[in-house]
Amino acid sequence: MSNLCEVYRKTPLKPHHIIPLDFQSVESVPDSHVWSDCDDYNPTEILNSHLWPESHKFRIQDEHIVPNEHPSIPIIDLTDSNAADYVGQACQTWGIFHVTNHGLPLGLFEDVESEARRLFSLPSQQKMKALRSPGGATGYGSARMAPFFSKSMWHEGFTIMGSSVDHARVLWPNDYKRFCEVMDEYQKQMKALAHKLFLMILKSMGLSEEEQNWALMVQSNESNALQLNSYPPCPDPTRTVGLAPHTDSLLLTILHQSDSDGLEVLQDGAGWVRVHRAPGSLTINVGDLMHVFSNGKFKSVCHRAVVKRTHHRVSIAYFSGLPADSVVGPLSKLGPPRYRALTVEEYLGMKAQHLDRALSLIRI
Ligand SMILES: O=C(O)CCC(=O)C(=O)O
Ligand SMILES: [Fe+2]
Repeated sequence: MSNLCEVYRKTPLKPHHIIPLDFQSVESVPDSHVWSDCDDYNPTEILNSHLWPESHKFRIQDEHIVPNEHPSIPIIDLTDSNAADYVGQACQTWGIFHVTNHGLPLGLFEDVESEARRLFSLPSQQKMKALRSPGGATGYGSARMAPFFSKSMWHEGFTIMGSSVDHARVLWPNDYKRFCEVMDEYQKQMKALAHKLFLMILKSMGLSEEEQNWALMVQSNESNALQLNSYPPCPDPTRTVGLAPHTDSLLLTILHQSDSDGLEVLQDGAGWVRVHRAPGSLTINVGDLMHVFSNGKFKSVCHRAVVKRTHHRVSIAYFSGLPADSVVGPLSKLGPPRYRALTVEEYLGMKAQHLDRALSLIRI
């Protein structure tokens, strides 16, 4: 069974697109990280894409401007008897929602966040020992979309697919077990939650039991990735970005935001809307493959992350996908197909080459 790691071997990155800044050593934002409005942010495909209406081209927001509070992202109680319908509606209208009563113990989030902070607070030269290789998928490094931009992001990440033991052993030769145990347990719990959410989505689509079983069988082979994101305190948050606008590639993303907001989503008519954390909740967003599977009904939401002056923000994103060789196409009961069917591997390859233009390239 081919997995997601193999996809990235075909699109190796240059070292300067992998190595993050040594954030602990800088006192001001270096020119390499200054995003002066649209001009430096000039991947024309992205700016001209259907996902970015002219009026919402990237603008670096002053951290003191209160973002648009209305309308607000739906909060769904997963124990509500109508939860599946609400999830379906939220996927269509927003492409993002919070879930409460998800059944996961709070201690799990404390543990995963504390291990993520332990990792990112290591000296830069130590973290570099676990650097992602040019054709690799896992380890320490900048966001994979870095090559599409002339400027770098105020961000460092650590990607895990399956076991984290090889990298953890390098980082903490005598003390790596705890990190691995926490990451394993977190992935296990997220997998179960992704399955539950997928089931709700299938129900909301009105699929027959047979169709649901088929889809669940495919999804039970889920291929996933866990992404630890770190946004160190920034001397001038108004001049740089944490993560540039993007959509997530796989089916669903389950995001745990630490104790500070920073995620923003682009909504038609409302512009960039700050995604405030709801206590104890997780944030779920639709990815490109779910958009394709739903025949364009569910929104693969465009989002970005901003940074803070004094706060070191950490977020944990679990990307739920399918094995690289599985074929994804629009469900036939959702009308004439708007996208052509393709393997996950082919789609990720297109995304690695074209970023947000990938979806429009498979549109029928
Ligand atoms: O840190 C966040 O709030 C967003 C993270 C994200 O978009 C990602 O990892 O793809
Ligand atoms: Fe994302």
